Amino acid sequence: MKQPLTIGFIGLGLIGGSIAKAIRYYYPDTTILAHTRSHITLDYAIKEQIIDIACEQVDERFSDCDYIFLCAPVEANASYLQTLKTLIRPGCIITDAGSTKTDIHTHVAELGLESQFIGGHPMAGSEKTGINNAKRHLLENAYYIITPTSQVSQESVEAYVELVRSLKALPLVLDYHEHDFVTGAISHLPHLIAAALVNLVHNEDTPSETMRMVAAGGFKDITRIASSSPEMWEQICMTNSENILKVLDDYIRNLEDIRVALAQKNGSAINTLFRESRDYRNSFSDLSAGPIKKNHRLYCDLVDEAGGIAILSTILASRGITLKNIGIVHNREFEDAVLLVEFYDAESKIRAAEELRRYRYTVYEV
Ligand SMILES: NC(=O)c1ccc[n+]([C@@H]2O[C@H](COP(=O)([O-])OP(=O)(O)OC[C@H]3O[C@@H](n4cnc5c(N)ncnc54)[C@H](O)[C@@H]3O)[C@@H](O)[C@H]2O)c1
Ligand SMILES: O=C(O)C(=O)C[C@]1(C(=O)O)C=C[C@@H](O)C=C1
Repeated sequence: MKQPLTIGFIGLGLIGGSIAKAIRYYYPDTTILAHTRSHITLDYAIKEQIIDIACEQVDERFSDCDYIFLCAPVEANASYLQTLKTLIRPGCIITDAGSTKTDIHTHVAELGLESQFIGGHPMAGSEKTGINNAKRHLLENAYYIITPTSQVSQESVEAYVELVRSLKALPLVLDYHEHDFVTGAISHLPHLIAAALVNLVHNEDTPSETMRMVAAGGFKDITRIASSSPEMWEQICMTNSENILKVLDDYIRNLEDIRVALAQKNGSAINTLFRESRDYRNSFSDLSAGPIKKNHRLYCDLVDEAGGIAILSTILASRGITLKNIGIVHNREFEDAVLLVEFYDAESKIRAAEELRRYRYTVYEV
């Protein structure tokens, strides 16, 4: 790979900021320039030395780039292609981080930019937005889907795959149509379901909002993503509606079957539903979950809350195990587990679990 690189960003929020931070870390000599909608982001990125050049406009400074990452919401990304076409030098690869791919590939083809475009989509992220939440290790251990056009050179694809791999992500080359069907099912539909479920509870809640107060692990697990950016998700849904509609129709049919089973008091159908879902869900690998879910937590029981925390932390401190976080859990995932203990690494968690079990604590590892 040519080095040092010059890399441009358009959009520098959670994803763009995380990619820029990773590039800055692994390729410190890279010149990074960026344009975003808000100059507050650019000021912050300069101050934190994430980027070198803040561009109020997308102008000739982008002509120096080896790669340009489009990291704004998907429709905004596509709107920059026309301008970039007039600026980029031969050999520059435009890529994006957008959650949908057919739409941008269509724009790329219409503009005759196919020899200079490789789609990209890191399968990592969160409901949070903005560069303040960007993390260098966000991409680590996460699949990074790559959708080359048919006209981009093999050499460019290999170099890009290598760049992605060097940022510690797991590159996966896919056809962009397949990408949109797959993400429609495992990302876009789940976001719509989460949003609809939260709004349902909002509408059904009692006058004293008891549902909001007691909502526990189950509801919170399935709805975290309902807090995602409305702007981003509007654009995702509008650019992958056909695929989402297909899986949504199947989902509605499944719900109707569940409704029939409940109305007929068909316990065995409900049992089969949960048995099949459990078996398939348990077969999922967490290897590519990315660092966000790689927290090193355990839960344990605690009889006397006030003195209990002190005793437990003393036990761990006396074994040289450092705690990252400790606190009482009010929405319990486990019946008796009232204490959440978090560590900095897997080894500390494993050692702590052993020690606490020696002291007859009931420990739940997650
Ligand atoms: N959030 C996720 O979990 C996630 C994961 C993978 C991919 N993506 C994709 O990454 C892209 C960015 O998402 P994010 O989570 O970083 O969002 P974000 O809201 O954190 O950041 C968006 C950035 O784009 C900028 N922006 C918005 N409109 C713009 C415009 N018209 N011109 C220039 N800049 C503009 C914003 O100022 C901000 O810097 C989206 O295309 C999204 O589909 C998101
Ligand atoms: O973990 C989350 O909060 C996410 O929503 C991340 C997530 C997803 O898994 O759906 C969201 C959008 C993406 O394009 C890729 C990843």
